[in-house]
Amino acid sequence: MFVYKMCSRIARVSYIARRLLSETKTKKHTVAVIGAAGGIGQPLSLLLKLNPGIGELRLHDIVNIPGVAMDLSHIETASKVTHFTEKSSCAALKGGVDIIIVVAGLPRKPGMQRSDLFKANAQIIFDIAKNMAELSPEAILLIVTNPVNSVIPIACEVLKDAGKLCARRVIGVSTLDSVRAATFIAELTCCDPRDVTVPIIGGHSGNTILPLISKANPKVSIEGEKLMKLIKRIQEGGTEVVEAKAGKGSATLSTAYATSRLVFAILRAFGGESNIVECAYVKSDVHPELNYLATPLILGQNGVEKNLGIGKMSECEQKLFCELIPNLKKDIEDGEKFAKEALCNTKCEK
Ligand SMILES: NC(=O)c1ccc[n+]([C@@H]2O[C@H](COP(=O)([O-])OP(=O)(O)OC[C@H]3O[C@@H](n4cnc5c(N)ncnc54)[C@H](O)[C@@H]3O)[C@@H](O)[C@H]2O)c1
Ligand SMILES: O=C(O)C[C@H](O)C(=O)O
Repeated sequence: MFVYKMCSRIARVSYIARRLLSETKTKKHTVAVIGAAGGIGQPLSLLLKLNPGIGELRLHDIVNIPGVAMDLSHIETASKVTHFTEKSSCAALKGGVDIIIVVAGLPRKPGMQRSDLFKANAQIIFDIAKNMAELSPEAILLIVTNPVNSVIPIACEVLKDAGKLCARRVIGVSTLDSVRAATFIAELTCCDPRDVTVPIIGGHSGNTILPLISKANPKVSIEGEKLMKLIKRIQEGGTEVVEAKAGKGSATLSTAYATSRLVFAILRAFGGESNIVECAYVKSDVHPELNYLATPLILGQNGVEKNLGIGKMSECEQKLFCELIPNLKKDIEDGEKFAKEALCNTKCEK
């Protein structure tokens, strides 16, 4: 009788555990895309609509969003598509969302640097971060909008001011650099790009993008001028696309793919999968001079679970890293300065 009771208890506990586990695994998440009608926003929303881990897809833009949402809503996947047309992102963030993806803002034209977008895009990020602090402070914030190097510090300053900063949940999307690095290396080594991983550190602009080819997996033996050309091509991949599009915007399709790769990695981490590594640009204490830095990160249920840091670099990479520090520092300072002034102005207006 005792053995029978024990067995039935164990069976019941294991049934509950399995149910809980399967509920966590299949939990549906709410994802908001801000700037969803744009060049990146539309293909990104399409990719998100196909992910069964998303229960509600909230689409916000200041133009053209009802049509985009209607179009997507006809796809026979379970996620619900809702849309928000107001100028502010408030309604889209109300009630708490799990992941906010920001693709709102101007893209580059030929001849521009990403930092030239600062003036147009800084205020957009400032406003969204304010709304997030008030309405969805627990969300993971992914910012794609450029200049990533400066707008992540803006978002962090705004959230900090509101007492809502959880730095492991604020992520600058630099996944496209990893995607490009794998593609360009595979072109040179004639392998499948999906088998290639390369840590990308620094930031997401010009020489601040530093691919650590010495740590590529599988190992590659590219040296000398060929190596420098490869690094330059990864750093200037965005410009390659801007020039090819000749004034009609920057990378949209590859960015949508790269962003969805990061979002899906986070959803897998939400589901309990461990050891998911992606490189991204985050608030960081890895280097004494740079309080924001892209490095490989382990993703977990709360965003960044562990920062894997830089590790050992080759001599050439160390030199390139030293060269990027002043540029990245300046980008970070621009963002912090803007946020502090804008916060001060908002308080004075009240
Ligand atoms: N991090 C990366 O890897 C990466 C890659 C490519 C592009 N980008 C950046 O992403 C941003 C978007 O690029 P895109 O090609 O999609 O541009 P886009 O002009 O095609 O789309 C931007 C969208 O944002 C909307 N928008 C503008 N202000 C808004 C606001 N306040 N609230 C909501 N929506 C707003 C616009 O109406 C537009 O639909 C640019 O800043 C670009 O530089 C980043
Ligand atoms: O280059 C740009 O302006 C867009 C983006 O940052 C990219 O890397 O393609």
